[in-house]
Amino acid sequence: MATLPIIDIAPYLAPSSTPESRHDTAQLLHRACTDTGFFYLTGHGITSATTDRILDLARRFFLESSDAEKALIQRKDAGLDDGDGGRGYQKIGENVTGGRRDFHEAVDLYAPVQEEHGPPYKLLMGKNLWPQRPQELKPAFENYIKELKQVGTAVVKAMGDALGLLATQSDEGADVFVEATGNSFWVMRMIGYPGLPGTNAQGDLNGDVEQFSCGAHTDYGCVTLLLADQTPNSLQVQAKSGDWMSANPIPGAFIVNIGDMMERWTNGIWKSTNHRVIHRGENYRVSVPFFFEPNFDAVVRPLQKCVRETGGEAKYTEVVYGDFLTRKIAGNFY
Ligand SMILES: O=C(O)CCC(=O)C(=O)O
Ligand SMILES: [Fe+2]
Repeated sequence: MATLPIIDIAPYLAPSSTPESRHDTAQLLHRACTDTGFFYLTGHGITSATTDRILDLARRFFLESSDAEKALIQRKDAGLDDGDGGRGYQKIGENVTGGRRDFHEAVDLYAPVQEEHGPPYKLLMGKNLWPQRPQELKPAFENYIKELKQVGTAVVKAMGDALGLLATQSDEGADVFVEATGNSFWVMRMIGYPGLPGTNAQGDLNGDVEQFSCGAHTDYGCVTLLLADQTPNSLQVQAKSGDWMSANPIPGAFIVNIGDMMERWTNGIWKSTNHRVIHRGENYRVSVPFFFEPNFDAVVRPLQKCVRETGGEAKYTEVVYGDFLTRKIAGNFY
């Protein structure tokens, strides 16, 4: 069965690495982003002690908290203009993808806002609603987010090289993605998936499915660093042929995919790939994706070099990331 490529990002994290080793990583990354938009990331330097603990804390929150405790951090369904609607706990079925209710519960945490924006951005403002129990969850996640931001920066640095952008100080230079994510409006999501009701059979990967654990979608921003427990055959990635393939976890590796902003920047040379979750097992699956995204006010438009390489015409308009995200998140709930 086809499997995703493996990218070792260590050369972009080690100060002493050689230009050749970085070049090799960038080349492999370019191929992975062009072919599938999904890959495994190794050499990221985050220990499995850390990732095991993160998964364990998220699992404990979902399985050990009472409904009343979860309700304490329930996302406020305040409507689009009243604020704080994006952050916090969401019950099973509250998230909607492609018009259908997803079969998962989740907690969304966002980058703290430095400057409160009014409507229509209120949805993404306010304070994070952290689980009170387990008590160690918040500090562990805060440390983990710090580490992930470094990994995300290394990946987008490699992406600039992968595209062959020149080392100039311009918004079209090799560091364009590093700069546009320097104040990343990141999202950290904890997701709990009970097995889908009904049959436990895995069935045909490409057959009809009535209910999804998480419906097919692309991610919105730059780079998603997904940590998932070892449950096999649940996350599925759509190949260019249209067929779905399982992206099974590999111990110690993140599953990484690129989002809509990378597709826009590259004028479609790289695609943000459709993926979905169908979890039919008896166990309770936990995943913790970290979305390393552009700055809230980052302006994203196709890079000239990429436009030239794709026939000379921009296929995407310019967007401000915060605007794009607000529309997307509103669509997930309303
Ligand atoms: O749980 C997973 O494996 C993936 C979740 C996902 O695609 C998302 O939250 O965007
Ligand atoms: Fe996703």
